[in-house]
Order: sequence, then C-alpha cells, then structure tokens
Amino acid sequence: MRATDDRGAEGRGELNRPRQPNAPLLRVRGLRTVFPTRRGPVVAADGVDLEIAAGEALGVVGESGSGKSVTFLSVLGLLRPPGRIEGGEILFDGRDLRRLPMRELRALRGRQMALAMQDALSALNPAFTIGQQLIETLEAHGLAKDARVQAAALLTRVGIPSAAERLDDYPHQFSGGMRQRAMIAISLAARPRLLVADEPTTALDVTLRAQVLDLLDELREQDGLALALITHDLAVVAERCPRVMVMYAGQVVESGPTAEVVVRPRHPYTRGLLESLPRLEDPDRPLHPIPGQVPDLARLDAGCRFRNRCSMAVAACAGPTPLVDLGDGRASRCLRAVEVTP
Ligand SMILES: Nc1ncnc2c1ncn2[C@@H]1O[C@H](COP(=O)(O)OP(=O)(O)OP(=O)(O)O)[C@@H](O)[C@H]1O
Repeated sequence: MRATDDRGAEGRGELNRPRQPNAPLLRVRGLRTVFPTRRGPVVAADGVDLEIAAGEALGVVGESGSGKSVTFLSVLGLLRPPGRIEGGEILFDGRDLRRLPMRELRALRGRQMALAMQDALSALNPAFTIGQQLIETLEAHGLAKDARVQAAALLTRVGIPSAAERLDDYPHQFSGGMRQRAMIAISLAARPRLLVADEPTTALDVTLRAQVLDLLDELREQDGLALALITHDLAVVAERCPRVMVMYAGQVVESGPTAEVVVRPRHPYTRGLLESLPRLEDPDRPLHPIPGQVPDLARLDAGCRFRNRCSMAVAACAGPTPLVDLGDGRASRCLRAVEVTP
C-alpha cells in the first residue's frame, strides 16, 4: 500500500512533461478550493484527485455539502467569488487550466467542457424560445452554419418529438422532463468533450430519468464523451458509472471500480451510504441512515472527518488519514479499510 500525495502537484515538475497518448482527458491533482467565511476559511475541496478518460463515466457521490459541486465548478472555471482555488492542478487534455491565458481558457471551457445542472428551469431563459437558446449557443461557438437544422437535430437527439416545431416553444411550454432534456441539448451544443452532469435527473420521474441516463450512456459510447455524474444516488452510479468517487466533508474518502466498491466498500462512510439505500429486490429491508451530521467545515481538525459518526473509529483516527492506494484501482482514506465488512 502506498499513500497518494495529498499536497497537490506543485513542485513535482509535471507541467513540463510531454503529453502521453493515453493520458486521461481530465486529471485533477490536489485541488484545494476555499471559501473565506466569517467563521474562518471553509476548504470545500481539500486535496481532491480525480481522473476521467474519454468515453468514461465517473460517478461522484456523497451527502449534501460534501464538496461535489464545488470540485467540478472549480474544474469548469465556474466558481463564484469569494470561492477561490488555492492549490492543485487541473489538467485538461494535458494542459493545466490554472496556468492558461484567460482567453484560451474561456474558449476551452465554453467549447470543450460543459455543465448540465439539476435545475433546468433556472438554467433556461424564460424570455427566449428553446430554439433561440440553442442557436445562440451554437453561434457563440462558431457553429452558426445551418444553426436551426443543427438545433432541431440536437433536440431530436435528446428525444424530443417533432423537434423542428418545438424549437419555437418557450421553456414554460415544455414539460419538466423536456426542459431537462432541452438543457442537456444546450450543454451539448458546442460538442464538449467533457460533460459535468450535476444531479441531472433528480427532478424527473423514473421513465424520464432512464431516458436521460440512456442518452448520456449513448453519448459516451458513440461520441467518446467523458462524463462526471454528480449525484446523491448511489443506485444510479451503480447502474451507469464504471468508476465511482465518494466524497465526504471536502475530501475523497474512497474511489474505485463501482462494481467492487458497492459490493465490498473500503470506507465506513461508503458502507453507510449503501446501507441507507432502498433495494429493489428487497423492498422490506430496513434502511439505516447514517447517524449524526457532516462536520462544520470551518471547524475541522487533522483527524478523520467521519470519525464522530463512525462505529469503527479508534484513537488513531484523530491523527492523519491520507487517501491510501489499495491496489486494483481502489483507494480509501480509512485506517481500517481492509476491516470494513460489507
Ligand atoms: N458561497 C459559499 N460560501 C461559503 N461556503 C460555501 C459556498 N458554497 C459552498 N460552500 C461550502 O462548500 C461545501 C460544499 O458545497 P457543495 O455545493 O460542493 O456540496 P455538494 O456535495 O455538491 O452538495 P449538494 O449535493 O447539496 O449539491 C458546503 O457545505 C459549504 O460549506
């Protein structure tokens, strides 16, 4: 076992390294994002490492406030002040986004990376038709040729019937599910290579949810889209994402191949999330929500952040708990990782 480096990549000379042909499309090392607050600095992403290759889906799970959105808003350059990236490296296609000139960065972020959010209603502008919003996005990315035809094709792609006619509808004329899919169409308009989908299906019913997730699968398989799927729902991740990253209180606490993580978790927090899930095959199984609450991020000590809720905690958990590489693509921040029973 070896501890992964939590300090970020500064000083490791990786920036000058030649690009590797099989390098992941997105590689984040030691990301540290901080919000200054009256109660002191809140480190909402604390030494986050992650990788996503083209055509791959990474599931990102964790309770509310664990730092999932902040991590990816930092990656996409959409973090709002006073939030600030204080450390780490964000490599997209081998280039460190934190060191690119602003103009290049904007072009890259608009064109190659996109965000689809949970709340389609607030993401769409009620004063413009769906078509206008799609066409505007296409034009902004230099894809103005036959923009209306392209816009209709995008709507068709996300499963909206009679797309050419529906282009002239306003968002309020679309159902909730259609708005969600229209928003995904807009986020795909510039043909991004990386899509961050932040709870893209939370507002949808079961059928629509499956449709949207099928679409994302298809884009990944056919177009090589790299996908980060942020969700509270470990069941969705188990079904759709080959790899998963579990976040707790600003840190990655466990990561690995989803099929193995859900069967044999290596962190008590992951196990807790699994035990709080209903099971389709056993609907009567009692659910066990994780007792206690996420700690106040402005009042953390050096120890394991989960230890006050953890039935396995021992005295050593008050000391450092680095993310440890367990081999076979798995990593855990628990000192007793191998003792965690399913
Ligand atoms: N504008 C802000 N000011 C201060 N702290 C913030 C701000 N935005 C986020 N945070 C801090 O960052 C933490 C992580 O927030 P984040 O939105 O990333 O959580 P999340 O895991 O995505 O939760 P959710 O699932 O509810 O979206 C929050 O708990 C909060 O402490």
